[in-house]
Amino acid sequence: MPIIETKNLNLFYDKFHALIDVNIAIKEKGITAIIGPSGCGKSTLLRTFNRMNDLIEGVAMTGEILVGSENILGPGIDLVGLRKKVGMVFQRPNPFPLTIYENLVYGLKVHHMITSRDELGGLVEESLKAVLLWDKLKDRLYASALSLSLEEKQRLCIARTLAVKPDIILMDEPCSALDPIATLKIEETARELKKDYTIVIVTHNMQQAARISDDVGFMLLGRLVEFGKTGDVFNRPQDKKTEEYITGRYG
Ligand SMILES: Nc1ncnc2c1ncn2[C@@H]1O[C@H](COP(=O)(O)OP(=O)(O)OP(=O)(O)O)[C@@H](O)[C@H]1O
Repeated sequence: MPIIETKNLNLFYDKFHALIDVNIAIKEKGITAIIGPSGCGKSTLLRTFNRMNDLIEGVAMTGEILVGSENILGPGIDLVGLRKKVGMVFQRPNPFPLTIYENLVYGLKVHHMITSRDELGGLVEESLKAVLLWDKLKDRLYASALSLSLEEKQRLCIARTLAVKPDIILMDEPCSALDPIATLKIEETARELKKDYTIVIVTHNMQQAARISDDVGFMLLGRLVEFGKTGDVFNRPQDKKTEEYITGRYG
């Protein structure tokens, strides 16, 4: 059973029809990548999965988005609870101007998950281990998060998302501000995390999608043109437009 499934999902920014009849089924655990040219709707689709688009004025949606078995477009949805379950990592690392420790326990306070000091310490350790930063930062937990390198900041942001125990992590071009070596480290982190979490990543970098994803969706002008196992989509695309895009002949 998919962990996220959209049924005839349409999204409008006022009159602009940004997502058109999108039907996608994302498997639990593993990495699903969304690729496509600039402006095709990748980030818009990703942001529907935890209803981050609601923060933009003039957005309207039709259709269904099932997360687990719940239609998150239905009435009475607990958005705070949804965003705890479906965490998000952005393009530019955005740690709070607080200590590393405070960044990691921040979400626990917001979600009233505060436990004992020992338990908080345990969660901090667990989250930093998951992003392979524990050994490096365990003696610097009270240093400012702003003193970290860009790549460490991004891994800290991933750890901050993990601390509140999500099921799904949305990543919107998480490496676009990083150099190639830092990019590979984030990819290594994502590969580790996919054992325990479902990751949906938007990337304009096709090599990255090919390297790390299990499934991939190709979008064009608001539509999901093709979706399938990464090896199949890259090696045997069914749609001519997908083929043109992945062979660099698009446009
Ligand atoms: N807040 C907004 N208001 C109006 N239109 C928007 C808004 N955000 C995005 N759009 C439009 O929706 C379309 C899809 O944008 P989106 O950012 O989802 O595409 P994308 O594939 O992620 O692009 P990129 O790779 O450049 O980030 C674009 O035409 C964009 O101009």
